[in-house]
Amino acid sequence: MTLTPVRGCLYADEPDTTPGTPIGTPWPASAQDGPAGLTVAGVALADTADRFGTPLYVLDEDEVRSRCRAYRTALPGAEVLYAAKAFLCSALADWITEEGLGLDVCSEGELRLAAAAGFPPERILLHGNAKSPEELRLARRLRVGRIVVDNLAEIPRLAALSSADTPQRVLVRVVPGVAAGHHEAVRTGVAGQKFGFALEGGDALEAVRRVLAQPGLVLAGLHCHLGSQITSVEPYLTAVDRLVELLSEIRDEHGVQLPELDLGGGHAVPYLPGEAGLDLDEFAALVPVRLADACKRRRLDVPRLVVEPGRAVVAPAAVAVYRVLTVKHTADGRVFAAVDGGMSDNPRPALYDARYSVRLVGRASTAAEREVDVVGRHCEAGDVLVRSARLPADLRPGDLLAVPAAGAYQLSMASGYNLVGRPALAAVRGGRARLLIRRESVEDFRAREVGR
Ligand SMILES: Cc1ncc(COP(=O)(O)O)c(C=O)c1O
Ligand SMILES: N[C@@H](CCCC[NH3+])C(=O)O
Repeated sequence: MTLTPVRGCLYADEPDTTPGTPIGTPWPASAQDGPAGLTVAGVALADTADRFGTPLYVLDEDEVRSRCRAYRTALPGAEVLYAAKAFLCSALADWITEEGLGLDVCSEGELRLAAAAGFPPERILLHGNAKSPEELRLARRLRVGRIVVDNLAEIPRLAALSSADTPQRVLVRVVPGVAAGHHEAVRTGVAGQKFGFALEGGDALEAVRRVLAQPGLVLAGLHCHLGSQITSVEPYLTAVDRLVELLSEIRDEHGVQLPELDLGGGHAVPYLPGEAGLDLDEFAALVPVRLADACKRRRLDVPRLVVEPGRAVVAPAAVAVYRVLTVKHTADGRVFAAVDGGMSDNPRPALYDARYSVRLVGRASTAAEREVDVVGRHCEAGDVLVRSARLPADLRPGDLLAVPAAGAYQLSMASGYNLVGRPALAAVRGGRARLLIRRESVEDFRAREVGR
C-alpha cells in the first residue's frame, strides 16, 4: 500500500488488494482482517480515521446496495420502501433510487432532503403521528405517492389540500394488537402508544369510513408497523391475518377491495457475533403465502405487499471508529476506556440498553483480553457505549476502536450534547474512501445563534 501525505495526514491512494480474512457478522461482508489491520471495502479503518479524524462513521456503499437488492430479489412481487429515519443523506438517497426502492419519510426534513436529492416523489411515502400543516402542504406540492393517515383530524386537512382531479393516495395506519420489538419504547403494534388506529373497538374502521367519504382522497390500503428489531416472522403473520380480516370487513361494508397492504419495517439485524437477525428468506417464503391464503379464504383480491425496512438495509453497512482518550484502571479491578464519541453519536445503549461489540483496530496486540467498559466522553455516568467488552489488556490512549452495526439510528439520532459535534461520515467502496458528511463544529452551533 502506498501512503501519501495529504494536508498533514496519511491516506492510502492505491486500493489495498492484499487478501485478508473475512470477520463475519455483525461486520459488513467486506470487512477483513489483513496486513493493513481491519479493512472495510478494501479501506483500512486506521488510515481512514487518520485521514478524516474520529469519531468517524464508515459506510460501505456496496453493503447498502446489496441489501437493497436482496430485498428486491427475495420479495419480487412486493414494494420495498427504505425507512429514511434509520439514516438519510443525499448519497444514500441516490443509492436507494438506483437500486429501485421507494422511500418512507416521516418529517419535512427527510422529505425535503429526499426531494432535493432528486428522489422520485411518486416513490415516497410520508407517515408520522404529528404531521404539521406545512408538511402536508409540502407533500401535496411535491406530489408524494402516498400519505399514511395516523389520526382523524388529518383526514379533512388532507382532503382540503386534494381534489377529485388531483387526488391523494392514502393508507390508514392500523394498530393490529401485535407486540413485537427489542424494547418497550419501539413497540408500536399494540394499543396504549401514540401511533395509528386500533383495530379493536372500531377506530380503524371509522378512519376508513372517513377517508372513503372524501372525494379528494383515494384509500390505497392499510398500513402497520409493529416495532423494531423483530427477530421472528411470526408477528408479521399474525398482523397479516388481522389486517386481512379488516380488509374483508371494509369490502363487506363499502364494497371496495384495497390494493395495498403495508407491513412496515422492524426487521432485526445482528449486533453481536453469533446473533441472528430476521431471516429475510423465511419472511419472503411465509408472508406472501399467508397473505394469499388469508385473502383466498375471504375471497379477496390479494393486495400488493409493501415493506419498509430501515435498520436491515443500513445498520450492518456502517462501522463507527473512535479514538481512545483515556484508560482508567480502578482499585476494584475495573477498566474504563473512554473514547472521543459516546451518547451524542450513539444514544441507543443509553435509551434501550442496546448491546454492541467492539474491536481494536490499527495495531496488533498479543496481550490477553480482559473486560473493559467502553465509555463515551459525555458528562453522564450512563454514557456507556459497550459494557463488558473483551479487549486487549494493553489498550492505551491513542488506540482506535471500531463498533460494527452502526449504520442505523445512530447518526440519525445524534445530538449536540456537550457541543461535541456530530461525527463525520465517509463512504467506502472499491478500496477508496470519500467524505460524505463533514464533522460538526462549534462554528456550526455558533452560526445558529442569532442573539445574545
Ligand atoms: C412506520 C415505520 N416504518 C418503518 C420503520 C423502520 O423500522 P426498522 O428500521 O426497524 O426497519 C419504522 C421505525 O421503526 C417506522 O416507524
Ligand atoms: N430508534 C429505535 C428504532 C425506532 C424506529 C422508529 N420507529 C432503535 O434504535 O432501535
